[in-house]
Amino acid sequence: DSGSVTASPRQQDTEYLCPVQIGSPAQTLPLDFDTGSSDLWVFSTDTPRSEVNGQTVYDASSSSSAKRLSGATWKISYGDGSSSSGIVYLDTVTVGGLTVSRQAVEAAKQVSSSFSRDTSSSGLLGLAFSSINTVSPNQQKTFFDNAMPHLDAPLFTADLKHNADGRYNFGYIDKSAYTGSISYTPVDNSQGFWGFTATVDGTDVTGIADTGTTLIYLPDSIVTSYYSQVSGARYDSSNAGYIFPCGSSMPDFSFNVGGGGGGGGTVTVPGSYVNFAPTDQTGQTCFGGLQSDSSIGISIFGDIALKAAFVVFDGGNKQLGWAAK
Ligand SMILES: O=C(Cc1ccccc1)Nn1cnc2ccccc21
Repeated sequence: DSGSVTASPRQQDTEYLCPVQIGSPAQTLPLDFDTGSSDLWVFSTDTPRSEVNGQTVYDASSSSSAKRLSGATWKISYGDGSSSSGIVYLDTVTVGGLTVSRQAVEAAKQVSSSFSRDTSSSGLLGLAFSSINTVSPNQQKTFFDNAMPHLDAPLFTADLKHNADGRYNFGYIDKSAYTGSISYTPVDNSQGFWGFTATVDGTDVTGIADTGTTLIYLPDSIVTSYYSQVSGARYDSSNAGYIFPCGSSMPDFSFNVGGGGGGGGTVTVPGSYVNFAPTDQTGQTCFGGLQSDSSIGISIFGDIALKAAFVVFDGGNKQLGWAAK
């Protein structure tokens, strides 16, 4: 089996949403595919009306294939402080033509304000490792884990784009989607994430490939050195990050992966991607797409980095492949 689904950017690439079919007859919800978490959760008829703000909701009672997972609950919080929790159904889930029949669909009974405010997203589809799925008492598998045994190849690929529709493919590598060769590097999934080591200016950086995080968060030394090249750039505590004049031409940001025998491959994030967004309506000052990881405790290669590459998330061999495009 295989699947292929469009990933549409929202609000300056802050997130990418994909249409997912749930239940019988199919209910299509736009979900944020997130390689940084492992719960598939949705706004539902169980979500308080006061917390629903235009989102499409899942109604288990109108799905003939939905079965309540008796006694199961879930509760998740993300690094940015957002959170949600609720109950669990098993139902049929289809992504880009790829169907999993008994997928844990986590219906929200509570969502935090940032999710309520995000009117375009009906929830998340976790693509990290099932070891960090939050369903209790019986942990559940991710869509990818459930699908993997049926896939032509035990992998999925992420091809996110700047201000344009990209694609997630499951079970195959589309050779027309990238240029040159794919450089592979081992994955450390001990924390449940797609952890890997890259080299930036000769310094090894261990971080995670996280489609659910908008920006890149790296060690202070690397970030300070990058912004030292931009006149007027500074760390601004009120914005909690590096800012600079919006007219600045930003240097490209490159990192190397798979440095082994073959010398590995270089991913180059265009400077224009690092000029992320204005900090206010005047458009004078802009917020950087590369920020320090010191308040997070982990380095994150988020969408700003991922959209500069074609990325293979290889669950069979536990490796990450990176290619230019
Ligand atoms: O939570 C994080 C990482 C993060 C971002 C900013 C500061 C500290 C940590 N990303 N993320 C990954 N999946 C997510 C889903 C929702 C919200 C954030 C999500």
